[in-house]
Amino acid sequence: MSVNPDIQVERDTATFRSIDVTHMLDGSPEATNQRRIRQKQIGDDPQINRRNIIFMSHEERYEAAIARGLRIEQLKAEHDWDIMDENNAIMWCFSDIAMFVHKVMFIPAIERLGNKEQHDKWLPLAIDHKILGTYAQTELGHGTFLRGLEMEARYDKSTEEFVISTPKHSSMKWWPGSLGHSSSHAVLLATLYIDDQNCGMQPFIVQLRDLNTWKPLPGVEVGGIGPKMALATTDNGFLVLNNVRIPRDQMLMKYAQVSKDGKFTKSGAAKANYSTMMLVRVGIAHSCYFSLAVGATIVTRYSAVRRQGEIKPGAPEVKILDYQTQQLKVIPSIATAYAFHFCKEHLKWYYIETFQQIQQNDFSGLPEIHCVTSGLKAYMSDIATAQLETLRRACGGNGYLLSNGITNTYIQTLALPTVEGENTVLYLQVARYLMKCLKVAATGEAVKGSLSYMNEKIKTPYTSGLVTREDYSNVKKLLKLYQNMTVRLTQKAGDHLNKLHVSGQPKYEAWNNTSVQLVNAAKAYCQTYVLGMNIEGLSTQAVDLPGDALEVIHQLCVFYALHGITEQSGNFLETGCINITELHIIQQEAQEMMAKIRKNAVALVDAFDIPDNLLNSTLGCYDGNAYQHLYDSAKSDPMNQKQVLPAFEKYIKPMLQGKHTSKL
Ligand SMILES: CCCCCCCC/C=C\CCCCCCCC(=O)SCCNC(=O)CCNC(=O)[C@H](O)C(C)(C)COP(=O)(O)OP(=O)(O)OC[C@H]1O[C@@H](n2cnc3c(N)ncnc32)[C@H](O)[C@@H]1OP(=O)(O)O
Ligand SMILES: Cc1cc2nc3c(=O)[nH]c(=O)nc-3n(C[C@H](O)[C@H](O)[C@H](O)COP(=O)(O)OP(=O)(O)OC[C@H]3O[C@@H](n4cnc5c(N)ncnc54)[C@H](O)[C@@H]3O)c2cc1C
Repeated sequence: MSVNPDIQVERDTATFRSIDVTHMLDGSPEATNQRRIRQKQIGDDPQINRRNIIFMSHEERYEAAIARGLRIEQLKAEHDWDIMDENNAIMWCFSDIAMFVHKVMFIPAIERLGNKEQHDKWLPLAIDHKILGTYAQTELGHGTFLRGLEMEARYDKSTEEFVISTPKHSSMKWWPGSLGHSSSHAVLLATLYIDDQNCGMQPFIVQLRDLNTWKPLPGVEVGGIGPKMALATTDNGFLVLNNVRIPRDQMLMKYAQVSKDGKFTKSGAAKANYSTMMLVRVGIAHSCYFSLAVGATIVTRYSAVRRQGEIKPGAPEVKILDYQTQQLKVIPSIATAYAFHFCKEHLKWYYIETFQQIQQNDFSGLPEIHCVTSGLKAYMSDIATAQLETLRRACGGNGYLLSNGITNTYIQTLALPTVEGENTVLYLQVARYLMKCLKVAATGEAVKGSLSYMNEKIKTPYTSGLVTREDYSNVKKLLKLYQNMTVRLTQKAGDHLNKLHVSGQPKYEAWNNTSVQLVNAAKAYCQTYVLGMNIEGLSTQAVDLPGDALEVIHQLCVFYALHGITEQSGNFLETGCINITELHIIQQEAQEMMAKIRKNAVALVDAFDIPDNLLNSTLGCYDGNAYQHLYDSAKSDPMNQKQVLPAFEKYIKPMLQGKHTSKL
């Protein structure tokens, strides 16, 4: 099929070469080649490719998802994949791998929470798939408030075993992925009691099913919790344990230990048992970039080939991408995807470094990284889901089809603001950190890390520093506005908190009565962080780009900063970081920048280099022949394979013949 001339012209008139930017996104030309080889291996594989899943039943899809998980293992062995190759393959189809949680939570939990003997015993079994596991933490009654977990593990000194039980309905496990039908074991989080003394939430390895028959073991009641909005194959389950006994060495004992005679000891940081969640929060941030890159690619390409209506009366119909309002739906998602790319790269290295320190028992970096990973998971998933919905609607009626590739991406991304810590709750964790840093700054001590900009006293009256027109495209000056806005919102929340406390409210009540402001400050901190990482990326990852490509990546960053101010103008104005005249100029600059980026929109999404067989989209194929692909997909619907469906004889015909009032 030849390439649609409407999309070809976009590529021919771009001011830079997409491939240069692709190399930047991958890290080097060699890395691009390597990724392409790996993507071909998975994209061309009929068991991994998900071309037909939209026509499958729940059970067919589940079975295909198990097969896909196994096939990834085979390909890994056949082609000698390293861990990054494997993670990328998983990332591509995580919503359709039934044993996803085994890889991303069960194994990492044992690695992080187990001691040496436990690693030696359990990791080979898990890595070789001799056992399959889930991460069972959330209960019917508690997901967020971990100190409230009610499933009990009581230590029985006489037999040196833990007895695990579910005292009431609210204490059953509820939600763990792969628990329903696909796990033989669980890393199970339960409240430990020794002689009726509560020793807090601890991790245990519990076998749930017989490895030969797959039947639940005595005392285990397990099943699926029912159909969900998406992620149908991650069979989330419930679990009731009736006095199930496990040996003492099945409590994961890296950070807390129970001796044979029932003595409880702790080592490491207080929240060390929460470390698996931090890893997945980093993974979620990564996957937000991914989802947005997919969405932006599909909708930008479709907007470049879909013609509808006219701008100049009587002139030929225009590409919908030429409407300014359509650009406002599409271009922010391209700019955000690039900003998220720089941010997730930074986060990856930051996490790896801090994790290495933790391994050496240096926990000093934990509070800051907990704040950053919680905040970015929340912020990036909030933004990704909001923008994906805007993108989906930007496809008009075809945005409602499953074959468009964006609907599936959107509904699976919708889980991310909830899983691994509900977003509001995570923003409140960030706010806790903000308040601590504010206290440090108030004592005149230097605040370190990502909030070191708090050290600069903000002058009153304050000027924005935007004097010349060039200042409005100076990303460092724009970043300063964001930092000032964050500090001021933090101060404002802090002042409110103090005021309520001084007026007699207990601290906890004052906290709740300030939480809307606290969350607002936390979001500002996250937005500032992402912009900061985008700017850092310009001078690190993008610095070697040819001049024309660097200019476009720079324009995207300027647009990201300006557009963010227009979206949050209330915060910027209210805190006095800009005045109304400056806001008007910023709005104008953002629109002008958007028009410049429009010219390169297709080339910018081409640079994400997502092959058609992984994009799985009728609307967003590289060749731009959306109408042909829509038609082909409709024709391949199994319901279209028969000209007349059985329902005709059964119901429609009797109705046409006036027999529908008699008993069918
Ligand atoms: C590797 C391959 C990658 C492949 C690709 C991957 C793609 C991924 C894509 C898609 C994934 C989809 C799959 C999803 C799967 C989902 C799984 C689940 O959902 S598992 C359940 C998650 N459950 C939660 O997250 C509960 C949330 N709740 C909590 O975390 C806690 O309850 C919290 C933090 C809200 C409060 O905990 P408190 O009540 O024990 O703590 P307090 O007393 O309030 O104190 C907070 C103190 O603790 C510190 N803290 C809390 N958490 C910490 C942490 N993690 N690390 C360090 N410090 C922490 C704080 O900094 C604070 O410190 P100060 O007291 O201020 O000094
Ligand atoms: C697709 C999916 C997969 C999942 N996979 C797993 C898994 O593999 N393993 C596992 O253990 N769990 C899993 N979960 C559970 C998930 O981690 C929890 O649902 C999540 O942590 C939110 O907790 P919750 O359901 O208790 O929400 P709730 O805490 O009940 O949230 C409801 C509302 O209350 C608000 N709220 C709660 N506490 C506070 C507070 N302190 N301050 C202000 N507002 C508050 C929230 O902001 C939210 O608006 C999964 C969930 C989903 C949807």
